[in-house]
Amino acid sequence: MTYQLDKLTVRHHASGGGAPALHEIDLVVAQGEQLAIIGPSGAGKTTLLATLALTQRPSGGVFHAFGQDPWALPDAQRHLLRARQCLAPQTPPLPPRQRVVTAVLAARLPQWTLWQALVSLVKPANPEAAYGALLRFGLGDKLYARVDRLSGGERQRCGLARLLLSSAQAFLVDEPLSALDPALSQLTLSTLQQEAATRNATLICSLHQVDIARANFARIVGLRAGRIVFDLPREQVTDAMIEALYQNESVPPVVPVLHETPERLAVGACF
Ligand SMILES: Nc1ncnc2c1ncn2[C@@H]1O[C@H](COP(=O)(O)OP(=O)(O)OP(=O)(O)O)[C@@H](O)[C@H]1O
Repeated sequence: MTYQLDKLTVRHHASGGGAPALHEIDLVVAQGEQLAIIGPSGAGKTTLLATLALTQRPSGGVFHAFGQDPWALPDAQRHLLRARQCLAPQTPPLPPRQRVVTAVLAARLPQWTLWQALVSLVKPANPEAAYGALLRFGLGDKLYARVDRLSGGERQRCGLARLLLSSAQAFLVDEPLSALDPALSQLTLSTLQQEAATRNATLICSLHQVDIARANFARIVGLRAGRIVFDLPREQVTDAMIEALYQNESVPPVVPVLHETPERLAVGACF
């Protein structure tokens, strides 16, 4: 079992006495399982992934990761548990002036001594491994590019390439396709799913693209307002459920407010 959540509640400190970001969530995820989390903006997808990754402490309920209660462990042991999973945030925190090769190899930091880490900053320890990971995300030509010269989508895939170099047994991936075109989206998702299947890692992926989630994941979890609305095999997720999940989430049309008549605008534009 990778994760077991029983009535788990999570509250962000900054929210004060406001509603919890996650409210009494029940979730069981087996080792090697792959599932997509969908739901409207603010539903709690990122908070759930951060909680699973042990970067967000729950405020109530039961949480086990790899059979242990991480928040009952001493810091050092919790750190070891954290290293068994890899969280890929939507915007990867990559140092802007770093070379891509160094940024990707940083996934190996938990396995290195301090000395190995320092040496790798000057002379990358295993550029072939970084190249192999980048190639699988269509970024083979960016090995020695500077991170701040990558496009948003390239940076996102660079962050995902780190997952391949980690020794994680659980991949927690937050909106990996948000900056990618359809062809790259499919390549990216296939790479993640193949890698997870090959090493029997658990893959939990939050997605805004509902169709892609339904086409690629056997299990779909719908989150709304911090609660699990459904947790079902994809065949049982109906269009009506999806509609209800996103109800009232459409952006209202923008009605332009004209402060000037067209004639006055035209005159103003000439001066
Ligand atoms: N650091 C924070 N401090 C206070 N409240 C937060 C914080 N992060 C998130 N929240 C709140 O928690 C709730 C869940 O946010 P979360 O980012 O988990 O949603 P999400 O489903 O990932 O949204 P999106 O799809 O827009 O990324 C929201 O109401 C949000 O405003």
